[in-house]
Amino acid sequence: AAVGATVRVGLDPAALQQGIVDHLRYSIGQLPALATPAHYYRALALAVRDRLQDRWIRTTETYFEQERKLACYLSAEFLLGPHLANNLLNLGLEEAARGALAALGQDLDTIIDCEPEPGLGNGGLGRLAACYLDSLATLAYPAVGYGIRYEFGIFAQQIRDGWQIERTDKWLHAGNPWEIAKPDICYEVNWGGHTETYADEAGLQRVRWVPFRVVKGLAYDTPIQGFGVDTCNTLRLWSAEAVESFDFQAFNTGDYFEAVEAKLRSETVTKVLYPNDEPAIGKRLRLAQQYFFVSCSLQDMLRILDLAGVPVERFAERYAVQLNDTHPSIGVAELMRLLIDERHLDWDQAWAITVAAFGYTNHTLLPEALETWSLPLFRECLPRHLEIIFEINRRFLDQVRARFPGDEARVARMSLIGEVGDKQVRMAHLASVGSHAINGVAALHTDLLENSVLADFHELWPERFSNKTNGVTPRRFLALANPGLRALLDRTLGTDWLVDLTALRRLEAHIEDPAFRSEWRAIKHANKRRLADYIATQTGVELDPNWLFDIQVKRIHEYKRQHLNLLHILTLYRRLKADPGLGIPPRAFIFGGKAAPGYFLAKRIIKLINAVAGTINADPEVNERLKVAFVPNFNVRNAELIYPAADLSEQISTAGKEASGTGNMKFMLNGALTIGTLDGANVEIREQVGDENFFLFGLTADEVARLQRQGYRSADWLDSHAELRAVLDMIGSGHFASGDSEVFRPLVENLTDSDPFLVLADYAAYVACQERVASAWSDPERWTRMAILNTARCGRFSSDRAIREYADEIWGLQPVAVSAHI
Ligand SMILES: CCc1ccc([C@H](C)CC(=O)N[C@@H]2O[C@H](CO)[C@@H](O)[C@H](O)[C@H]2O)cc1
Repeated sequence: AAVGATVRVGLDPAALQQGIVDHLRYSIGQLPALATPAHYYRALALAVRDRLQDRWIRTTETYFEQERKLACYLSAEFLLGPHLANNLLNLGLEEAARGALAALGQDLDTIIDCEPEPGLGNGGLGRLAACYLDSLATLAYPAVGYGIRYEFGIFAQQIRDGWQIERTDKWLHAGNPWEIAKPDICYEVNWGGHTETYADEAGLQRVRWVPFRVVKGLAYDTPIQGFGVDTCNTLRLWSAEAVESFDFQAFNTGDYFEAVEAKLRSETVTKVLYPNDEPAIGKRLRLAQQYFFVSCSLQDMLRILDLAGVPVERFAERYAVQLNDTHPSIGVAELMRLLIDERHLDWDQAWAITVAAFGYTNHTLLPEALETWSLPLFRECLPRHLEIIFEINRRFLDQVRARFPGDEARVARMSLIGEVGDKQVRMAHLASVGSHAINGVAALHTDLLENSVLADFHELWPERFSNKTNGVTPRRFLALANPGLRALLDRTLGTDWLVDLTALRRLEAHIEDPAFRSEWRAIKHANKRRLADYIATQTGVELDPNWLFDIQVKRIHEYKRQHLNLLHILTLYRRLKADPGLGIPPRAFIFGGKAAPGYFLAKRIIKLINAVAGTINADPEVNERLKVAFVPNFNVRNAELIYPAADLSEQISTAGKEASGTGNMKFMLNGALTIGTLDGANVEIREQVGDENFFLFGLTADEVARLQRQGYRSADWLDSHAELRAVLDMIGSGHFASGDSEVFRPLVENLTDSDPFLVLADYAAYVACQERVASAWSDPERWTRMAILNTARCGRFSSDRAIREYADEIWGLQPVAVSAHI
């Protein structure tokens, strides 16, 4: 390549160094002498992006030239995490970057820490979408992610006096070198207004939507580079702006606010991510966000089809559109609108294309998380879509009546319109009727889906249902997060495990090698040291890496039962206070996770965790054996410090409530043992690793359902375990709140009165199981064997395996080899 080119694309330290220096001067305009790490971060990011560019363009060209089918992953959330280190890994540029920066007097790790994290998601669903993009590119599948470019992502969590405080996430304040604005790729999106029928030039009846408001959607593209391949796919995020961003007439009349009013109003559509995961929020802005990005995405797909000269009738041959939960499910009605009102296809043709193109993934069974929209709100915002949904429903219910004659109860249950109380549009029903494939995210979850929430649909269309157990990318969550273990695996197995995680099975041949086991422990110890240092800087809590690190990190939610974990800690605390000589192994209990700002009880749980931490950590009678820490602002960046440092992974949700979990897989990957219920993917983790390498406790999903059917009374369980009442009384007494017995009353009452997630019912089994953990921990060689087996047997939980299943069984997608000739 020409000399100039090497500065742009060379992968050697010298070329990269020159690339950094050039960007510092020509892109950032910073005098090297005054350049800060943040400037070097930006310069390196731009230099790395240069090295992605040829691959990016070549990938898009290849898909276009070869007229390949594309998977379009529609998600309201993409929890990508920091880009720099991940792109260096996937391009094999880490050492070159470290060398180039060192030559410029800079440290790579310091520079990496300068990147603001793109927190465009809440938790599991958003991170899964990000892992899937990494696997799609690494496996060379033609795919594009479509989502929303929120100006403000998930809030930054600060802990003040034990309470969660939300801070605005200004991730874009210094710009974003990983995105390229594409102002020429923009679409108009209608909102509100009314519809009217008219006769078109052929005299055919047509419907026109006369919107009340129109906003413009602009594309911002982010490269998604695969690991060890030239494939670089696109994540296209839409940002809203006014069609007319400055109304000069209003300005002339001196009404300055009016002049910018449209701009302000339009931009609010993509201003901020809704920080709720689970309870659905029927807010019109949320519906506007969902419709906005879906309409831009479908219009974009049709434009690309036109560019390729492919008739719209072949839409479903060229696009597999996956709905990441119901959040983008308005897409079913929007594609119908675009095909009928704008492309003038007839209903049946349009419907056949729509069903063939869409797939729907359900991520939760919690009734409060199933999205429904009130009819008046829906009619006011999307009048044309409501007409289309009514017509979809009419035809669908005819089908149901034909199949189940006279069963009007079933018709009412399955209708897209809920008639009980004020009428609602049921988005899970729209997604199910409009998709040829419906899947859950773990075997148990899919079973429950087929026998509960979507049972009627499963009975009608069993062929549409399949399970796609979640997965996680081993690139970010092992190779990047755990360099020590990565090096050991590379030395022991070679490097193919990174793209074929089942290769880790070969580790089992080394289990009986004491040197290997001690090296394994040394790596874990170093990771625990690293996390302890981080926690000390963030919280002031000093943790000893020789202790058992017992970790629960995930969104705070009653069904995830962080409060059950606390009841165990308080049981140990009371036992130690009663008998300071008690021979329990020293344990560090580490928590992390955000609570939805409006989730009262979840915020009390965070407060209680910090209150208990304050009391225990300051108590010399117990803090030689027990310590508690709450890691603030749990996100992808510090998750990479946390998963490799765990000895024990807490996956203790009420059976039947956690659809899958993915943190459980990331802990397993990094050699942590799991204590958990038979819920979500825990079931499959235990199947893979063997029940002797998994600490199981608690009621099964069937037992939970039976107990709830029989009318579960938590009070009956209070006396099932003497210590249980004691620890609840201790919480209620204000012991952890300098005598204030009010602050945690709602939590105690929630447990003693209703306990909707059966915390008290599982308490005894959990405490007993934790005693089994303690005795296993007291035998380090046994523990290390179990830890190695967890890593060795986690191959199934790679997002590569999951994506291959989607591609083969739902999308009909083939990989496309891309070579960028660089
Ligand atoms: C409308 C508010 C809202 C927002 C997000 C959600 C998500 C579905 C919640 C979520 O993240 N679910 C998690 O998805 C993961 C990926 O499949 C699973 O592993 C988790 O078990 C599930 O809780 C529901 C409702």
